[in-house]
Amino acid sequence: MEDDKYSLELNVAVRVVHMACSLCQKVQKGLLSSTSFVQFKSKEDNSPVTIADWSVQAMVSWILSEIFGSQNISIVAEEDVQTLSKPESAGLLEMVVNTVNECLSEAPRFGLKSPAQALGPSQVLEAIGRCNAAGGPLGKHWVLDPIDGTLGFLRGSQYAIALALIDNAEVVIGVLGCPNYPAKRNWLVKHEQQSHAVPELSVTNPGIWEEGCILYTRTGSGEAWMQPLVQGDKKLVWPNSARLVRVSSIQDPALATFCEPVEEANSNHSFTAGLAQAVGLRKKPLRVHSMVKYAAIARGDAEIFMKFARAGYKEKIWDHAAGVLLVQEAGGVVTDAGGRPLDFSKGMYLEGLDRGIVACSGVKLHEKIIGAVYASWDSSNL
Ligand SMILES: Nc1ncnc2c1ncn2[C@@H]1O[C@H](COP(=O)(O)OS(=O)(=O)O)[C@@H](OP(=O)(O)O)[C@H]1O
Ligand SMILES: [Mg+2]
Repeated sequence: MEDDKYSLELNVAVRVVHMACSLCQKVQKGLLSSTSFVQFKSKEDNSPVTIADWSVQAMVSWILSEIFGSQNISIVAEEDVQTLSKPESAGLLEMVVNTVNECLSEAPRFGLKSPAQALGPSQVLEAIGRCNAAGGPLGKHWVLDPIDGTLGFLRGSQYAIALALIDNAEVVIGVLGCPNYPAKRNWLVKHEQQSHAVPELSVTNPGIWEEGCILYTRTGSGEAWMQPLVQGDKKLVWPNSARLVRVSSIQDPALATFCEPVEEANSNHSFTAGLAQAVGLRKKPLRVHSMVKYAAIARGDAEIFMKFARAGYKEKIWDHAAGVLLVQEAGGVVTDAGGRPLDFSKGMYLEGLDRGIVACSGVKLHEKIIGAVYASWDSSNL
């Protein structure tokens, strides 16, 4: 691949994810210091959505459209515009518009351009609504999860901003913003081990997770990079102390750490406990919200990520695209539970996914897990 292929896209994607992280940190501080619940609603599937989800989607959509042209661009993203367009949501919409404008006014700090005038409500709704592309096998599609792990975001815990570019069904760029995941080596594992002693992010202890990180990669590069977030009013000066990250070299299951979703509703914890026992994993699972689990594998903080959703649940491409490429380019392996690559060619869902998702730091661990799935599936109730 030519060295500069997708380099403009990657550069813009990293900058806009930095902006999104800054936006989310501000909203999260507001959420945590307020008893008001007006800032979030429940979606039809009962999952939460906050003003930060809509604001990030509007802001990223506006920036990408300005740079690549709103006519040429296809964006597949999680949030729709229905709830926010209703007359009874006028208050929410106003908060979103203010949040978007506040964030866009800071674009120059991140090397991007602000709008000449503040955006109005209709422009913000249009920017959110423009992200309703269907994806598919042909052409370029941006894939955005404005806040992955919204539950983690509301709990003051881990969440991620995920932006990927798919070109002819191949994920070619992956960027993950992890505002509560410090760049320090092994932070997540240490933190979880001491979690009974370390309070969660709270009004009384707002600084505990202040320094997050951004991970990014390009297909075929064999490299994944990490930058710290830009603190306070500082400017993003490229490459912003970027350093290479790499998957862990641990191959012995007894020493390996495995991650999985926090919520039992999102992944079957007893099935993964059975797999863990079958392959000889000894450590307790590291339960973490959001695609930060993929970041943990790519950074070498953990060796295995497994997710087995209930039968009938269809995984969405925005929950995986950026994380999958990061793990692969950092040296790891990601497949479905049948050992096949994930298929990003079928629109917004990972159609045809076999049972679950298994991401590992290396092929040996991966083979063991897939083998254990085959050995134990028929006796499971899944
Ligand atoms: N029922 C069910 N089964 C499986 N997966 C589901 C389900 N419902 C939701 N989701 C998707 O899971 C995303 C959150 O995944 P996490 O790994 O963060 O889960 S957890 O919060 O740690 O339990 C979450 O992403 P966000 O909505 O962006 O937070 C969902 O897309
Ligand atoms: Mg998500």
